Amino acid sequence: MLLEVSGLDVRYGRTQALRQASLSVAPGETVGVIGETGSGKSTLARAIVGLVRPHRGRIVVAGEDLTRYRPGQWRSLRRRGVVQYVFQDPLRSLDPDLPVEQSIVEPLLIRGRSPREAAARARELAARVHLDEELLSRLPGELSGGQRQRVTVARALVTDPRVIILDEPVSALDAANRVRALEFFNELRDAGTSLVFISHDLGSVAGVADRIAVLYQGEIVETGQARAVVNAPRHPYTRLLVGSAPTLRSAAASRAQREELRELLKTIGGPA
Ligand SMILES: Nc1ncnc2c1ncn2[C@@H]1O[C@H](COP(=O)(O)OP(=O)(O)OP(=O)(O)O)[C@@H](O)[C@H]1O
Repeated sequence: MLLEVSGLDVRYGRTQALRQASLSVAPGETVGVIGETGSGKSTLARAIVGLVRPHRGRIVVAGEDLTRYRPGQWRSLRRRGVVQYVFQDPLRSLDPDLPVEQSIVEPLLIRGRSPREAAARARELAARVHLDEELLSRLPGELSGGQRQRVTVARALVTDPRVIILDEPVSALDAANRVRALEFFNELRDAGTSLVFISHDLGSVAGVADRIAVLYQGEIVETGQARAVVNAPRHPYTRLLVGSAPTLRSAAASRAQREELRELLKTIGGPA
């Protein structure tokens, strides 16, 4: 496995954000993580890149146990860009005063590559994420949401990462941009990049992911091949998700069936 998360517990004070969360990603695989707001999706992503410290559990990337890392080692890992995290909000993750080309190539310049080499790489990456080359000289605030998101993906790709974690990569996009972004993620996957695709929207994830993990109140309640999760969901929460996404199946659950599943979820209670 390229990425192996096992038995992860994360607490923020008295809030248990993750409980015994386990997730694995094979080389070239795309794993979708779905869950509602507050279920712990971003916490899982942040733990994998060392931005929050788990209380328990292990994170292993390409055979290296990151949970044993000291802060300096985390910094070095981030600089090498083995795992890249594309944040939910592109505007907040890009320097507003820097032309986007600079943001994309910053890691290369830090590694001592020449500006000319970096500029060539920026153009190559722009083409790869379908971003018009002319836009590279603009500031983030001068781009559309969809364009900004392509910039953040280009920046993630610059270090040739083994795994890219995409946190809600399509939720801020309009329908046309969403379709284009999903096609692009499929291209990335087909080119062999491993992806963790985090979303609250099962419909978006189902078209890209090989496997899907369902996060509910900090616990991964179901994992399986995407098709199996969509066609034969086991956990009541997954059944509710599938039943609430009529485009996924010919017959969506009726309102009465969804109500029944909500009641069932109440009776089994959350893990917390
Ligand atoms: N820095 C923090 N301090 C305290 N509690 C936090 C912190 N970050 C997250 N939490 C809490 O941890 C839980 C999980 O949050 P997280 O952001 O991981 O959820 P999420 O599934 O990504 O939600 P969303 O889809 O809304 O981004 C929530 O109850 C949240 O309020």
